Amino acid sequence: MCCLLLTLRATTNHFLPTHFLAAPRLLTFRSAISTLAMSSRSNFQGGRSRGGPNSRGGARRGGRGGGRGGGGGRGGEQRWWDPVWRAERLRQQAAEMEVLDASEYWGKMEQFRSGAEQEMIIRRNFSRHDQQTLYEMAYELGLHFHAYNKGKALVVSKVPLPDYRADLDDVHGSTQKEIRMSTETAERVGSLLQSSQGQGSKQAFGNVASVASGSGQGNKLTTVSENTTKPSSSLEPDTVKEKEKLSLQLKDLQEKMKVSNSLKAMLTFREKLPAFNVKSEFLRAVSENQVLVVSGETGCGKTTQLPQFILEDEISRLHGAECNIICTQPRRISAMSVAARISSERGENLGETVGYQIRLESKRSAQTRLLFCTTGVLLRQLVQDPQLTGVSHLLVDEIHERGMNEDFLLIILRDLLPRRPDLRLILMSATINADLFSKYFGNAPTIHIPGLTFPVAELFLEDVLEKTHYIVESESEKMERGNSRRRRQQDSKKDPLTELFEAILLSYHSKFLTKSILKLACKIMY
Ligand SMILES: Nc1ncnc2c1ncn2[C@@H]1O[C@H](COP(=O)(O)OP(=O)(O)OP(=O)(O)O)[C@@H](O)[C@H]1O
Repeated sequence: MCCLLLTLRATTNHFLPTHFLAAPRLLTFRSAISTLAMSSRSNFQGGRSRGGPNSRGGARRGGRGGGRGGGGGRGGEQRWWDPVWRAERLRQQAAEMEVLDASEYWGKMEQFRSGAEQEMIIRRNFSRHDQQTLYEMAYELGLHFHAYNKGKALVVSKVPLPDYRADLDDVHGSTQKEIRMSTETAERVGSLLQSSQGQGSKQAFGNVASVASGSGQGNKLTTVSENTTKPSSSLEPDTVKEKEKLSLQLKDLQEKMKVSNSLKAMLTFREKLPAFNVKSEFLRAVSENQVLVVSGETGCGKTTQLPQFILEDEISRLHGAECNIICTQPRRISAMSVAARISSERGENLGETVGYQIRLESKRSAQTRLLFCTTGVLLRQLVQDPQLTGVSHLLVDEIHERGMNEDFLLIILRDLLPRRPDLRLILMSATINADLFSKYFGNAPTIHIPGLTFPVAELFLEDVLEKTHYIVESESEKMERGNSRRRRQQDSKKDPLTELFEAILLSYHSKFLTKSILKLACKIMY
């Protein structure tokens, strides 16, 4: 069981909340389906012109698979070239196939068409003929159909479907895998989850993983799996209540930290940063606009304060469990150091509410609400999840550093915004070019944060020297000091001839310097 838990935990080390912890109800428990069965069929789309399961493309691919002995069985057992083995295997495949109950699926599809769900995923081991029947049913009802993952995932959708879905590709696609287990194992996992949730609630940040992930991408999907053994109710937590509870916990903790003595000095420091003066204006602009451009001088507190303002505001408005803030940095080192700095400003350990994720390394946990990552990591995530599901605020820092990744990211984000009206995008830049970015995002409002200013007093040089007790060295003294150091370093290497040559050179050089200084002094005096 220990091993099993480790496996489950590994799946959570992902950019966004995983399905498993997010929504345990999405787990489907079913008997294993042979990968062999669909190995020689093509994927096909719900449009007659694209060909059905019996299309020639499928036949060709099947033929190739057979030729190289692939597509069936694993571990080097395939012998498709052997007619006896092949005949036996085909017979087994036919026996493993399930039989489609057409009237049942008519009902399901009609129900789906009138419901609110966007797509229905059917994970059944149907023959190509049955898949063709499903495709025709969908077509009749004006729905789209596509078989993915060699026919192991059949999707009926209200919108056109792409040719490839990483989330349904077991081998090369998403690292989020469906977990299959027996009823007994499912029950044991369920009770363990329940007990760990109980423990978590006693801790400051308990249960964030499951609650936060509840807003994950699984919400729109309906998984149909009749062979499934229903998970126990312990795997279906009341996410609304959990969220409320967690938000309250986060708020309590934040209030406690604010008044703690250890953070008072830090708070005073933060309040002196120019960013603090625009806090309320910034938060109002974020809530009223989908895109906001913030420009500011170096050191005004853009990077460390603005994401933190959003986090604090969300937590204090009891939205802590739902918010998921991401801030991109152009470099790995800044992603790590800013996350560490903010954690210490909040009096937490790195990886709790604030974390980072860079290539090959991350410091984050299920309770992380503010994540710093490199632009590259975010682009990679966009490949897997083009909607950035579950992300509530996205801050792109240092946008004036025009790199290929950064520009490409802005292009993608501009396209994404209409599809995610709830997403808030905050672009942070130095003072240069802020207007350019504002224009690119349809004249998005801008906020400027002035730099830090210090009191200035004018003094004459001699007063400064007197006040600082600075002793002015002559050039020859400096030279002598430098030479003696160098001499000490080189002593071991010297020969008599070099020593003589250096002595002559030094005497000539110091004479020359002294003369120049005297000349300059005369010029200044007269
Ligand atoms: N790791 C740190 N240790 C100590 N102080 C820090 C640290 N990081 C930031 N600060 C302080 O916080 C202030 C604000 O830093 P921040 O990085 O937020 O500024 P910024 O406006 O984003 O600047 P830049 O445009 O250069 O990134 C800095 O002036 C500095 O005094």
